[in-house]
Amino acid sequence: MSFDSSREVGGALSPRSFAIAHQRPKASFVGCSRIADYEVLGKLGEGTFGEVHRARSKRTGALVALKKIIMHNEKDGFPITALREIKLLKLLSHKNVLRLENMAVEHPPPGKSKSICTDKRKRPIMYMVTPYMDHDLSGLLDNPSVHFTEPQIKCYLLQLLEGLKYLHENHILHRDMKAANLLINNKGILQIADFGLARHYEGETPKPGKGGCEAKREYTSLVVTRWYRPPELLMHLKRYTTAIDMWGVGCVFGEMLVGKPILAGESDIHQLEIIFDLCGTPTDETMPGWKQLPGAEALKSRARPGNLSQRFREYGSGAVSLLKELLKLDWNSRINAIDALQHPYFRSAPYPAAPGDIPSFEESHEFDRRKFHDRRANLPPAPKGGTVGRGALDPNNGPNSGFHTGDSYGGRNGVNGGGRNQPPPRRGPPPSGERVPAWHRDRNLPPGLPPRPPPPVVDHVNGWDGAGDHSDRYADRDRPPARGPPRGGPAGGSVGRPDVDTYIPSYDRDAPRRDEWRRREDRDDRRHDWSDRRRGPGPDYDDRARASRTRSRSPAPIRDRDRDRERDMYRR
Ligand SMILES: Nc1ncnc2c1ncn2[C@@H]1O[C@H](COP(=O)(O)OP(=O)(O)OP(=O)(O)O)[C@@H](O)[C@H]1O
Repeated sequence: MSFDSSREVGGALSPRSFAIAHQRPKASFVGCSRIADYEVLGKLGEGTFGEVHRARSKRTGALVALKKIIMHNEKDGFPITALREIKLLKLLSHKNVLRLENMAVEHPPPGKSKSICTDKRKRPIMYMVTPYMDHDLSGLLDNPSVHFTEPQIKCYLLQLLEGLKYLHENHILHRDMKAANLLINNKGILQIADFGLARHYEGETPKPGKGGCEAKREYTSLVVTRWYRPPELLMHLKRYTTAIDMWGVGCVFGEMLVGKPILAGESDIHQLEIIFDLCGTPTDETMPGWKQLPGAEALKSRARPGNLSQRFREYGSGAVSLLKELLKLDWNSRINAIDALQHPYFRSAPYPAAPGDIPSFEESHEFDRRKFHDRRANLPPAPKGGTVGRGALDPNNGPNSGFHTGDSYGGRNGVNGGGRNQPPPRRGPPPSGERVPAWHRDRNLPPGLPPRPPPPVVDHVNGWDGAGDHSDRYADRDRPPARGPPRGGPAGGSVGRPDVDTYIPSYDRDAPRRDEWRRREDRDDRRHDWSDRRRGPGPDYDDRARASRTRSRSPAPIRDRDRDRERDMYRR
């Protein structure tokens, strides 16, 4: 598949011509099958967006991954983030991009009266079916029996850059580049996964020697998981470019070299601080335009030169030089994927390994972190009364958890296995080696690392982003007053509050009318339900919960809302 530039208008394809230009061969996507066509083998991962299970196709015998699409609020229907991911993945075809092969559907159990049936769900559950990959990079790096060699790192990095070059050439921003979203199989192939935050973007594609392309319009800056988020996004640049993904590549490259995340910030402001420790504080030369960014006003960093060369000295001058290019503060001159592929680092000894030369490893996913850390450190059990590890008795933890284990047309257990007849969840730590839910993994990060940051908050219905990092330990302490920053300042933003995270909405007395609300969205896509602001005296920081509550109360007729969502799909 190649990009057809003739359809480009002013450097951008319309979403429709983009879709036409990216038709995948029909045979490469089955369409829809039943969940009963798969034998579910176990849980692989768990994200904001869905659970991922390993399964075997009963028809072909192939191992696959099933990503369950979580309906955060059933009434709102199919999440738009999932629709985006499916739409994009269906169009993409590259050896270093995960391929969506099929969709599988699990129907609610039929013919049971509500009083008996524990599964009250009326809608089917949808699963995205992709080829099974033995590892994700985060899990692999956590596996103590795996030690990356330099040729291996170069091999993975080259594949990552090839995949990203393809995406960027095709006007796609990934917007969640991180080790856990890079899947690797035992043939040494790396594929970029998780397109839940990806989007088609308007603007030129990167050109050799030209760094990032020029931005054409604004997008939400609330993307990219904090540890991999570039400084311009932390300072709320909205006219961003493909360079945001390249920063993530730099973080992943560094992580492969040292074996753990290199920029593990505990809050957004701390994230910026550690970036400046590494890359130096911004100046007009190193980060032109930084002073104009909304998030810059609050910065009062002590000037420092950066210690990247020092910190990565042991990996050689080639690695340092490429890292410096990827982790450039200046997003305009940050190296692009085309140029990074040509970097001398890949043409100097030790040369990159061929994928086939990389040995195979025990399967390792981010979800297995507990397993590896138990092995490494034989940790003491988690405190009693905690919710750590629901263990083997938990119907959600078995290999078929979340599925009707029989045919989906006659399921026994009810959705998510959480039926009344199931034994109650077991408290306390799981036996060693057992998988634990994602939200408990962070306890077991290598010493010195703060808890993993949550992925960016996304409104799964509208694809809007919520109000930032609620997990943050700074957030509670620093809640803004009910009436926010003075008028005239940029909408939202953490301006004027150096210790506040990500985004603090401005709580203006006069909420905009609905039509104005739409216009504001066009200007500023940190979207919030303004109608909700009208009510409360102060902000409710649990935006995800609030979003679903307010949406279900939305006065707009469902049909209107659906149309809006559809229209919005490619706009952010
Ligand atoms: N095809 C696959 N093969 C093997 N493992 C997979 C596959 N797809 C996903 N996984 C595992 O599931 C995890 C979560 O997948 P994914 O990132 O797509 O879900 P998500 O809900 O969007 O997560 P996040 O909250 O990080 O955005 C991955 O880190 C990986 O370990």
